[in-house]
Amino acid sequence: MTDRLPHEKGFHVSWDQIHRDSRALAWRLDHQGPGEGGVWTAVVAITRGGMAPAMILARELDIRVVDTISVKSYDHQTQAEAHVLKAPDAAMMGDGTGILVVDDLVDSGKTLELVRSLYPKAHFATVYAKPKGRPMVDTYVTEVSQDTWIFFPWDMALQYVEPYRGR
Ligand SMILES: O=P(O)(O)OC[C@H]1O[C@H](OP(=O)(O)OP(=O)(O)O)[C@H](O)[C@@H]1O
Ligand code: HPA
Ligand SMILES: [Mg+2]
Repeated sequence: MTDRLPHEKGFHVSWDQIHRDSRALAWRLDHQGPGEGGVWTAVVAITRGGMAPAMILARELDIRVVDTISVKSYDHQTQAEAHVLKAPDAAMMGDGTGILVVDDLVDSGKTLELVRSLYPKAHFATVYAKPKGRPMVDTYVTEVSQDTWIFFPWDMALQYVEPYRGR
């Protein structure tokens, strides 16, 4: 269909769902780090969408060192050039070895491409992935089609809808 807005093919994710999926992501990453016993040094959330998954992941994997990188690539649903607004601690990051970089999703892959270029040895994890961006992510949980818009619970609210026969 060509007369459909991007958000009309929607994948609506509840708080419960993102919690479960973020936990599943954490379990996949357990003991996979380069440190002794497969530990990870730190979690770095790509703000803002990566912060909720990163918190859940850090809790599951018992990682207390959490930092952020702020990358902005979209105005609403329109993509612009990705740029870094705030970098994580440089001494902690190094080349990224042992660092888990977490985001809610990878779409075109532009955001992760930028972060990867800065920290090539980091491990990149997202909860959801679209096919175009998949080569940029090392570990993810669920794939959705490229023409699906993922709606996260922090962008939604419960609201009244007309009954089907009332329209
Ligand atoms: O793979 P890409 O095409 O780069 O898109 C994915 C990125 O876009 C969204 O963030 P956004 O820049 O909208 O900022 P936000 O997390 O603050 O909402 C999303 O949270 C990812 O970080
Ligand atoms: O499908 C999406 N949903 C929410 N934010 C996004 N940023 C890029 N793609 C998406
Ligand atoms: Mg984001």
